[in-house]
Amino acid sequence: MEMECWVSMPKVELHAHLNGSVRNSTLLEFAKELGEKGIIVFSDVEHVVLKDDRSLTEVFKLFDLIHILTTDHATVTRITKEVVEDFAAENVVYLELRTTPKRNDSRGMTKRSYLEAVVEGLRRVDAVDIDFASTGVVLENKKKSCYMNNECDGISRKKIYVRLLLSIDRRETLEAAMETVKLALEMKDVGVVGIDLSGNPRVGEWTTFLPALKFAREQGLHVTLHCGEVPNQEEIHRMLDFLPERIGHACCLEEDAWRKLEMSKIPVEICLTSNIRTNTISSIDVHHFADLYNKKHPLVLCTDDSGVFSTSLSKEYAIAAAAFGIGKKDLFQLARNAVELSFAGEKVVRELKELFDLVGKSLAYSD
Ligand SMILES: CNc1ncnc2c1ncn2[C@@H]1O[C@H](COP(=O)(O)O)[C@@H](O)[C@H]1O
Ligand SMILES: [Zn+2]
Repeated sequence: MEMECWVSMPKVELHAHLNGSVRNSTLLEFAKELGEKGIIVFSDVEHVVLKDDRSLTEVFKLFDLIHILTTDHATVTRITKEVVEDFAAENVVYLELRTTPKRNDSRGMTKRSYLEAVVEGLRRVDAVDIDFASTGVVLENKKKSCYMNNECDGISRKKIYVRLLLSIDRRETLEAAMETVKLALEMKDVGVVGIDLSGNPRVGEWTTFLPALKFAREQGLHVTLHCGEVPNQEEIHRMLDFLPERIGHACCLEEDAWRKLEMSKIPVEICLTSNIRTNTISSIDVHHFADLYNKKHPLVLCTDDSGVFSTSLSKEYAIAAAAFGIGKKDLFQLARNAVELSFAGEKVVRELKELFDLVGKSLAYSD
């Protein structure tokens, strides 16, 4: 199967971190600018950004550097626009983009102003039509938008639905986590649909964030958790007992946690390249995707950090096809099933299903 087939297939991305998805070229451009201003040493940064294999620990050091490069309002707006357009270009038709609202006093940035800069980035998307506001107020270009260009009148454009998840970083306090949840509630009308718990899994305690996550759920926000990136069985069990609507990774579960996951049927956001590159999973041959897939456990293929791990959602499908011997039709079905696992509202779910069914009828997806 050549890559073109996976690029042209409609796809759903449910686990993508904004600052992890920035193009390397853009990061290097920012690094050059800050290097010229004497704020950083460009050659050191260039080496770190372009480094390929990095441990999970090194990934978080890289994020500290990325955040130095990107944490001002204009940059956050620019990377949001670029990331959305990159996903749309490879026919991701629905994107749940997650990001950690950041307070940065030296840049006059609050969590709210950070998020407003992200939303401004959504507004500036112009290479495709974008639907990002849950109120259905879309900044749709007048031209008819349709999927994959080649089925309409030729002048039409791709369309991508984008919804936002606000991330709580495990380094944060409960108070900061609560501020993020309250911000999510206030910004539902511009497409915020849920909360993510992420950050260095070796830092912070589950109990710190539980009250904020309970409050988020009570208030109607969807919750997904990074779970099982490191073998902390006690935390894994407590996260599964919380019954999040989805979890990310699920790499280091021992037998009893594994059974609990299967019984609970909590959908898993699988990030193959991320897990292999960080050596969280030693090789694709032993990745738990196969076990979950064969047991028909709900799962969705995701990129995690397409910039940091030099991947794309199309590549993740190509890897799954090659590594697990899954055909086009079955992977198309897997992508379509991901619509049901999304935190999108029913109107968007209905429209996405219609889109998949329209495309599915074409011969491209019969084996
Ligand atoms: C590789 N595995 C991972 N495990 C846990 N958290 C991760 C992650 N990859 C990324 N993040 C989280 O996403 C943030 C960057 O995007 P934003 O600044 O929020 O847009 C990182 O700081 C980290 O908290
Ligand atoms: Zn992640």
